[in-house]
Amino acid sequence: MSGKPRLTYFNGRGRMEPVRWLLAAAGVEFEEFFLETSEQYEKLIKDGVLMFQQVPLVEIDGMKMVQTRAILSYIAGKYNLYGKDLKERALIDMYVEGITDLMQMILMFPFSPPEEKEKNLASIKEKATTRYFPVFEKVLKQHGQDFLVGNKFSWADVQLIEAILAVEEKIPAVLLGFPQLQAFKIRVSNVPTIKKFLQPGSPRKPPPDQHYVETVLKVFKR
Ligand SMILES: N[C@@H](CCC(=O)N[C@@H](CS[C@H](CC=O)c1ccccc1)C(=O)NCC(=O)O)C(=O)O
Repeated sequence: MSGKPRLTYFNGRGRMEPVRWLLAAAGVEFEEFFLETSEQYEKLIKDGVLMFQQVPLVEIDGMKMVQTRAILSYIAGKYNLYGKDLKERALIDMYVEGITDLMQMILMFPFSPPEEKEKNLASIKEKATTRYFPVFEKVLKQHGQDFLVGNKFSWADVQLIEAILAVEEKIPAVLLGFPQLQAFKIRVSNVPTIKKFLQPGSPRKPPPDQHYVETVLKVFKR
C-alpha cells in the first residue's frame, strides 16, 4: 500500500477529472486503475467495492469512497481548500454545484447522438456565456480579489479553471466578453500546483474521443 489515493475509473475525463484536478491542486500524488473490460467492472461489484455499482471509486485514508461530490468534499476539507468557515463553505458549494451543472453538459456531450451534437454544443455555449460565466465575472469584478472566495485559493477556483479550459476546447473564443475570467485564467494557471498539472506528462486526461466512449459503453454493456 503506497499510502497514495487510488483512483478507479476509465482512462479518460468523465466524472473523475474534477477529482484529478483537486488532488493535483492540493499537490497530492495519486495512483490510477483504468477500467477496460466489463469483467473488471463486474469483479468490483462482486467484491462489494462499489457501494452503488458505480464509478468513480477513490480509495483514500482507508476508505473506499464513491459519489463524486462526497469524494471532492472530503478532499477539499482535508487539504484546506474549502473556506475558513461555514459561510465560505456554503459559497464554495454553490459555485461548485453551478459549475458542475455546466460540466455535466460537457461530460455527456460525447455520448449524444450525431444528429443532436450541433444542438447540444449550441446549448453548452449558450449556458456557459449567459448563465454561468457571467456569475463569476461579476464576483471577481465586485470583490476585486484574486480568488473566488475569501481571497484564498479554494476548490471553487479549481472547478472554475477546469470548466473554463473545457469550454474553450469546444468554443475557443468563449472568454472574449469576460475580461475578469481571462485574467483569472492566467492567474490560476500560474498557481504552482495547477501549472504543473497543465504541463505534459501530468495525470490530466485529454478530451474524450471515440475510443473513450466505446470503452465506457463496452464496460457497461450499453
Ligand atoms: N452520482 C454518481 C454517478 C456516477 C455514475 O454515473 N457513474 C457511471 C460512470 S460515469 C460514465 C462516464 C461518463 O463519461 C457515464 C456517465 C453517464 C452515462 C454513461 C457513462 C457508472 O458507474 N454507471 C454505471 C451504472 O450506473 O450502472 C457520482 O457522482 O459518482
